[in-house]
Amino acid sequence: MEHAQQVNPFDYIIFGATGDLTMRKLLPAFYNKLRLGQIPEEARIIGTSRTDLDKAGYIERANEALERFIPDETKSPELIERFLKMLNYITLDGTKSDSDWAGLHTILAESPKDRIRVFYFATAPQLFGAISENLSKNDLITSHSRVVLEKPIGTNLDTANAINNGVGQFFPENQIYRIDHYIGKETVQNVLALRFANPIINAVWSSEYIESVQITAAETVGVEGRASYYDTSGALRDMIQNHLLQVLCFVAMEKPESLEADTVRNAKVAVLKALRPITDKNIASDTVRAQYTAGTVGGNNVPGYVDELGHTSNTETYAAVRAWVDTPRWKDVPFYIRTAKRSAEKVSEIVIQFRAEASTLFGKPPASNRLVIRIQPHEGLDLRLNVKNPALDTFTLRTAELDAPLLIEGQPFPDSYERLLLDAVRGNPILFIRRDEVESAWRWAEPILTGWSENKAPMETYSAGSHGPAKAEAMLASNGDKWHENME
Ligand SMILES: NC(=O)C1=CN([C@@H]2O[C@H](COP(=O)(O)OP(=O)(O)OC[C@H]3O[C@@H](n4cnc5c(N)ncnc54)[C@H](OP(=O)(O)O)[C@@H]3O)[C@@H](O)[C@H]2O)C=CC1
Ligand SMILES: O=C1O[C@H](COP(=O)(O)O)[C@@H](O)[C@H](O)[C@H]1O
Repeated sequence: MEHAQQVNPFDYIIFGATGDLTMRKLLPAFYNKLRLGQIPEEARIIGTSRTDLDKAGYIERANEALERFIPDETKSPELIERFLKMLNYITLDGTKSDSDWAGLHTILAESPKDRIRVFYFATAPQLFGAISENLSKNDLITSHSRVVLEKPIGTNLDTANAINNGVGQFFPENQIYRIDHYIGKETVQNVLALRFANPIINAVWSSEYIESVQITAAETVGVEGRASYYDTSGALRDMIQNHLLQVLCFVAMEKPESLEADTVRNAKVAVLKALRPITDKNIASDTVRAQYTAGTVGGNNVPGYVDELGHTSNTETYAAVRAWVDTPRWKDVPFYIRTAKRSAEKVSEIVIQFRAEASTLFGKPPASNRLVIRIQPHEGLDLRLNVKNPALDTFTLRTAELDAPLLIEGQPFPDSYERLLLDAVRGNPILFIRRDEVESAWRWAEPILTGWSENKAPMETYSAGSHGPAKAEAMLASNGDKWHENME
């Protein structure tokens, strides 16, 4: 029962409480957990940012955000009122030692000494070290504290190390929770259930039966209001180095011996370390980068990336990589990873392409088996099977799709932040990223970024509203493969 999962009372202190992430994702996620009975009445959420607001002013902003971002079916005025009572706010510049730390101290001192304290850093990551230092200097880090770090953890290995060292001086690794909202998605967590709770899946989960794996995260939106961040990041840093490599880890990891956090994270690190390096020799053939040009998305004409920015740019809005996991299980199985802005459709999915049966009793089958794990939207599974064609008095085959929705009728699917926010309170880091995962991911991704910056793979273009550049099609075609597109 949901109520049984109620967490202990907590104080959540959000740095960046007036920002987009807090308003659009964090507050609605907390609200839903309160609705589900998982948050006790004594719990408090204390927002901080430099914006000069009092408690009432912040509550007003939070109320507007809830009105806007919670779905109508879960909106209840009484519950919103209860939720808003949990909120407090203090104006604070997290990077300045002479800011109002005493004020934060006073608010936190109202709670029992052993109250769980979670600091959530929803600000630019360059500030994380300074905020941690000020928390430490002001004696705000207790043995019951944890810190949640938002992405991106660096733009390369060096900057990631700088951020991790900055925070690590004041918080031990076991108190650091690096969040990746893709692992917060039910459908990504479900990959573990699918693989390790179903012998019929587990038994065929290797190169003996699997020919290739595709991992896609495509979006119809452009860079929206985040151009200044995105143009310094690009698709590989924004989505592949973190979210999609995490998804790949779930698909490719060996079975962990338990669900103990470090056992699972060790299994992920082993995958990241087994990723074959992309070098100058294969960067042009195994990676594709591209920028969208003007086109039509959902019936609307949209400008190209550089027109949206108003200046030229060498930043990719599309990235695709043919990756290899050099373990016996995945020998010779390509993992095709891609992500795009301004794509034809919003879809995140994993496609497991099984090997073809060369010949059956009935001759060559019309298609080989394929499992599509729909991360979003239409969360669910699609399994393509060969079956007998009932229209014919012969053993002629046709294909059929078994469609298993993961949504439960009448039950809203949890947003990706919901479990993660409370797992930090529970002190369960299983779905958070350990430092060595960040480092291994950068060790694989950075040579691609370096090669691209040296023009070792050309910048391609694709029309907004298309599925991506022709070169990405060609990359798969060279293995006899084809991207899975839902719209075809
Ligand atoms: N928005 C999203 O969907 C996602 C965001 N993220 C990450 O979350 C973080 C926040 O993103 P987002 O909310 O979009 O960013 P915003 O720019 O919307 O918000 C930044 C927040 O940080 C506060 N802030 C800035 N400087 C300081 C400071 N010195 N001390 C205290 N607070 C400060 C700002 O308030 P003020 O200026 O008043 O101080 C504001 O509340 C980033 O790391 C981003 O990469 C990750 C995934 C998705
Ligand atoms: O972290 C990010 O993720 C979003 C996509 O998330 P999704 O849950 O909607 O698939 C992406 O738009 C953003 O650029 C990136 O920073």
